Amino acid sequence: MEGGGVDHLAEERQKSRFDVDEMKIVWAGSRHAFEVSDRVARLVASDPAFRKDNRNLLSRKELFKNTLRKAAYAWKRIMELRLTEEEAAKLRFFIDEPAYTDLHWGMFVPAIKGQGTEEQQQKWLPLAYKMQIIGCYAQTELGHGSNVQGLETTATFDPQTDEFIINSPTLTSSKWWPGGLGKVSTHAVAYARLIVNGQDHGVHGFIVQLRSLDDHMPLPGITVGDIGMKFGSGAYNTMDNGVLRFDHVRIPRNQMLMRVLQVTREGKVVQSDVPRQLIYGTMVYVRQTIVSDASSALSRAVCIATRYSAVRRQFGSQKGGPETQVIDYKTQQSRLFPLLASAYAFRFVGEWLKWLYTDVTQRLQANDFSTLPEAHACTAGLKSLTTSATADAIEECRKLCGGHGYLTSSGLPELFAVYIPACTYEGDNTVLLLQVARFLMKTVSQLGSGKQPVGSTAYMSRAEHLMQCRCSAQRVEDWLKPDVVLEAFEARALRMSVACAQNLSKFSNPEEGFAELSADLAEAAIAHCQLIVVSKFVEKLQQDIPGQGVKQQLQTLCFVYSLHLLHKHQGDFLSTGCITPKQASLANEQLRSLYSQVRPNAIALVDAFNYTDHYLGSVLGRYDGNVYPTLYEDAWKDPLNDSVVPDGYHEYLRPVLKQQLRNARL
Ligand SMILES: CCCCCCCCCCCCCCCCCC(=O)SCCNC(=O)CCNC(=O)[C@H](O)C(C)(C)COP(=O)(O)OP(=O)(O)OC[C@H]1O[C@@H](n2cnc3c(N)ncnc32)[C@H](O)[C@@H]1OP(=O)(O)O
Ligand SMILES: Cc1cc2nc3c(=O)[nH]c(=O)nc-3n(C[C@H](O)[C@H](O)[C@H](O)COP(=O)(O)OP(=O)(O)OC[C@H]3O[C@@H](n4cnc5c(N)ncnc54)[C@H](O)[C@@H]3O)c2cc1C
Repeated sequence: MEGGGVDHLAEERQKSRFDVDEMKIVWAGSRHAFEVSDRVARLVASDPAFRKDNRNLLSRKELFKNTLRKAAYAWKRIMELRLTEEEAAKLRFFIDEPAYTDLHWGMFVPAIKGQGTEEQQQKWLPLAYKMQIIGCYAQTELGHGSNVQGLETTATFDPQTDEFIINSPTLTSSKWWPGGLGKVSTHAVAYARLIVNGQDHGVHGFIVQLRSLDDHMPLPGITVGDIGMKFGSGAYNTMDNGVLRFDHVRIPRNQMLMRVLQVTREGKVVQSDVPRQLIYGTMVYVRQTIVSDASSALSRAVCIATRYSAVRRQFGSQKGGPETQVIDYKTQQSRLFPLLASAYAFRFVGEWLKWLYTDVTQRLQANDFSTLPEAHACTAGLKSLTTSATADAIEECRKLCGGHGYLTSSGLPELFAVYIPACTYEGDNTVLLLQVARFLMKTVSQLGSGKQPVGSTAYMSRAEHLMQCRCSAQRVEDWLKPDVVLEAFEARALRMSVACAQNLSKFSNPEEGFAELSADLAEAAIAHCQLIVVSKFVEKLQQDIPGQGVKQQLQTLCFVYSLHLLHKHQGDFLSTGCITPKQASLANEQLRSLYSQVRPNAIALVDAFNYTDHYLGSVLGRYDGNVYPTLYEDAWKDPLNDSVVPDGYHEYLRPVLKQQLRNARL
C-alpha cells in the first residue's frame, strides 16, 4: 500500500503469479469494503494525531491520557467527516489502540439492543449513539467469570419505591475486569441476581449510572477504580479495566433489561417467549466479531514475518554471491506458510460466521429460536479455535524473525501482549470448547432418533458412511481433491465425537462422565471446529472469484491449511482409522510441494492484506523492506541514548569500576 522510496522487495513482488488488486478485494470481502478500508486506513496513517510509535515509552498515566486524547479526536473527526457506522468502526480499528470505545460500541450498545425492550432501546440508544453517555459491560466479578450463574451481585426489587437495589454483598462479588469501567464509563450494563419477593430468578442485566454527568464523580454508593497494570508495558494498558462495588444503589425498575423477563409494578415476574439464553446474546455477538479480529491480528503478524523473511539472509553464499533468503529454507516455509494460509482461512470462516449471526438475529426477531444453539456452538468454538491459533502464531512469527523479532520496533511483542487475552476474555477457550462438546454430545445422542442434524453438524447425518469409510487417496495428487480432504476431516470429527459419546455412556452419572472425559471432549470439539474452517474455505472456492490466478492461489492456501492440520493432528486421523500411515505420508509430500507453490507468491499474498506501515507498526514488516537502516536509526532514538554516558554512572558504575582498579593495584 505504501508508495515512494526504494522498494527492496520489488523483485519479490515481480515473482507473483496473480492479480494482487483483485486479491485485496477478496480479502476485504467486497469492492465496497475494500474502498472504505483503504480510504480510512490512509486517513489514520496520514494524521500525526494518531501516531503510536511512542506508546512503549509512556508511563501508565501518560499512556491512558494519550488514549483519551486519541479517542476524543477520533470522535471529532467522525462527526466532522460525517462518517458512517462502518467507516467509524474502521477508523477505530486502524487507530489500533484498545480503548473504552471498544466496550461502548462493542458490548454496551449491543447489550441494550439485544436484551432491552423497544421502549428501553428508544430511551438509551440515542444517548449512547451520541456518546452523551458512555457505557461498559460489567459481568465478571472477582470470584466468578466463567461461571456466570455463580455471580453474586444482587438486584432486589423494592415494591414500595418501584426500584431495584443493586448490592455487592461480598468482596468476591466486586465487579472486576470490565473494560472502560475503571476511569471512563458513566453507565454500565451490570449483571446481577434478580431477587423478587425473596426469590432468586438468576442473573439479568441492569443499566446502572455510575458517574455524575456533570463532574464525573462516582454516584453515592458506587466505589469504582482501575484494577492495575496488565501484561506488557504499553499494550492493553491503554484500557481501564475496572473494579466496581455497589452499596445498596437504587435504580428505577425500568432499568432492568426486560426483553427476556419482566418484573411488573406489582412485583410479578413474567417470562416472555424469548428463551433465557438470550441473556447470553451479547457474548454470541462479540465472539463472532472476535473471529474476524483473529484473522486481522494473524495476518498482521504473518505480513511482518513474511516480508522480513524475504529481506533477511543467512548462510549459503556461493562464490561471494548473496546469502540465502531465510524464506527459502524449507523449515521456515513449513512454519510460516501454514500461518499465512490460516489467516485466509480465518478470514473466510469469519465472513461466514457473520452471515450466520445475521441470519440468527433475523430469526430471533421473528421469534424463531431454533438456530440459537447452533449459533452459540459455532461462535464459542470458532472463537476458541481461532484465538488460540492466533496467539500461538504471533509468538511463532516473533521466532521466525530471529533476534530482531524480540525488539519492540518489530511490532510483534506489543501485538502479542495485546492479543493473548483474547484466549480468555469473552469466554476462556477451554470452557468454550466444552460448550461445543455438550452440543456435539447432544447431537450424537439424537442421531438414531430420526432428528436430522443440520447446519455445522449436517455431516453427522451421514454417520453410517463416515463411521466406516476408508480414505481413497492413493497418490500424492489425490490430496488435492476437496472431497477427499473433507471426508477425512468429517470422519475424524465424527469418530472422535462418537468415541466420547460411547465412553460417556459407561458412566451412570452423565455429569461425572463429562467431567472425567473433558480433555477428550475438548479435543473432539477442536476436530469439529477445524472441520468447519476447512469446509468454509472449500465453500469459498466454489464461488465465482475473478482476477487472474486469484482462485488458484486460494486453492493452494486451502490445501496448505487442511494438509498442515492433517499433518499436525496425524495421531487423531490415524487412531480413528480415517487414513493410513501411507496416506499420511502422501499428504505430507503434497504439503511440501504446495509450499514451493506458495513461495514465489508469498510477498504478494501478504500485500493483499493492504496494511499501511502505520497500522503494521513494524520496522521488520515495512512495505519497502528497508529494514536495516531503519533499525539502526531507530536504536539511536531510544531515550537511553540521549546521553553517551548513562544517568547513574557517577552513583553506581564509577564506584564499582574504581573499586576494581583499587583491587587490581593491591
Ligand atoms: C498493537 C495494538 C493492537 C490493538 C488492537 C485493538 C483492538 C482490540 C480490542 C479488543 C476489544 C475486545 C474487548 C474484550 C471484551 C471482553 C468482554 C468480556 O470478556 S465480557 C465477559 C464474558 N464472559 C464470558 O464469556 C463467560 C463465559 N461463560 C459462559 O458463557 C457461561 O457461563 C457458560 C456458557 C460457560 C455456562 O453457562 P451456564 O448457563 O452456567 O451453563 P450451561 O452450560 O448449562 O448452559 C445452559 C444452556 O445455555 C446455553 N448457552 C450457554 N451460553 C449460551 C450463549 N452464549 N448463547 C446461547 N445459548 C447459550 C447452553 O448451550 C445450554 O443450553 P441447553 O443445553 O440447556 O439447551
Ligand atoms: C483483558 C480482559 C478484558 C476483559 N473484559 C471484560 C469486560 O469488559 N467485561 C466483563 O464482564 N469481563 C471482562 N473480562 C473477564 C473475562 O471475561 C473472564 O476473565 C473470562 O470469562 C474468564 O473467566 P475467569 O477469569 O473466571 O477464568 P476462570 O474460569 O477462573 O479460569 C481459570 C482456569 O480454570 C479453567 N476452568 C474454569 N471452569 C472450567 C470448567 N468448567 N471446566 C474446565 N476448566 C475450567 C479455565 O480453563 C482456566 O484454565 C476481561 C478479561 C480480560 C483478561
